[in-house]
Amino acid sequence: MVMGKSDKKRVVLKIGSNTLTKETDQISRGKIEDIGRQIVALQDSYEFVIVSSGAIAVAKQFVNLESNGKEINVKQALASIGQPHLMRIFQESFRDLGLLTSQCLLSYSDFEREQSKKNIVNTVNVLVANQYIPIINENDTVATDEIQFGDNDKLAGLTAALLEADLLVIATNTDGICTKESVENKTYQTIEKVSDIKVLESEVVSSISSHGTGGMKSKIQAARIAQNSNIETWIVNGLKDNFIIDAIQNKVPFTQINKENKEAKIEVR
Ligand SMILES: Nc1ncnc2c1ncn2[C@@H]1O[C@H](COP(=O)(O)OP(=O)(O)O)[C@@H](O)[C@H]1O
Ligand SMILES: N[C@@H](CCC(=O)OP(=O)(O)O)C(=O)O
Repeated sequence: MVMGKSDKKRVVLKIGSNTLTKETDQISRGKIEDIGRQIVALQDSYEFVIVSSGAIAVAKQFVNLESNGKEINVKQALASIGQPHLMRIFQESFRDLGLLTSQCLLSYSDFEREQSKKNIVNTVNVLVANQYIPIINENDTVATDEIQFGDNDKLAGLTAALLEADLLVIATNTDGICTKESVENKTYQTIEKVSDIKVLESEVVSSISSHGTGGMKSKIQAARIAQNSNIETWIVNGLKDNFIIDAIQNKVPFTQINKENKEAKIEVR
């Protein structure tokens, strides 16, 4: 096993259940392959750490639920059932593209203890140095913060900060954060560049999508955590094919939250 950090740009990519299911009731292998193909195309200059939700969504494909599955302990059990399936799908799809995968299950409290933080950094650095893509999810058996309150957005923000990422990319089901007015009248105008996160908070609409839990609010929280560690955040539309590369090449609308909070200015497209 090789050790040490490379000079590639480190990207923490957060993929929500909505992106992974393409807003259906099934995990989309096509979407996982789309992500894998982009990682392959970018791997000379970028290294990826993935924060992936989807364990609960996958489990629902295998389990007959008597209730609506909204109780916390049922969600925890579903996450436990779904997680190995989720990893299997990632492993199979990525292996076909020549990519290696590994699993890390973390919880918020791990980010509060110095020793656990060191252990996370050391593990991930060895994995990445050896071309393994760490796939992180919350350890839903021991902690319920994410499935109860937010989604994996905050976990992704904390991960990006801890791993000293160069960029946090949050994939969701809209073209980034849109102006409140445009969401309400369904014309969807993306707020393209922001430095002052407070400006974004007033644009959030209370709705969330079918599988989602945190809505835009938790993505803004994640961006704040990243900005406090001098990391840029992009909120992109993961439902579209090639969404990472298209964002890098500025071919699609997305929201870029600058690493420095210099001015209270927004740009809209
Ligand atoms: N200003 C906004 N711009 C875009 N989407 C918004 C905005 N405010 C709230 N939303 C909602 O946030 C949703 C995305 O969050 P969420 O449902 O948690 O998805 P994910 O599974 O990707 O985390 C959008 O589908 C939309 O309904
Ligand atoms: N850990 C859970 C996260 C649940 C969740 O709702 O997350 P998200 O899809 O990011 O809104 C899972 O894998 O299902």
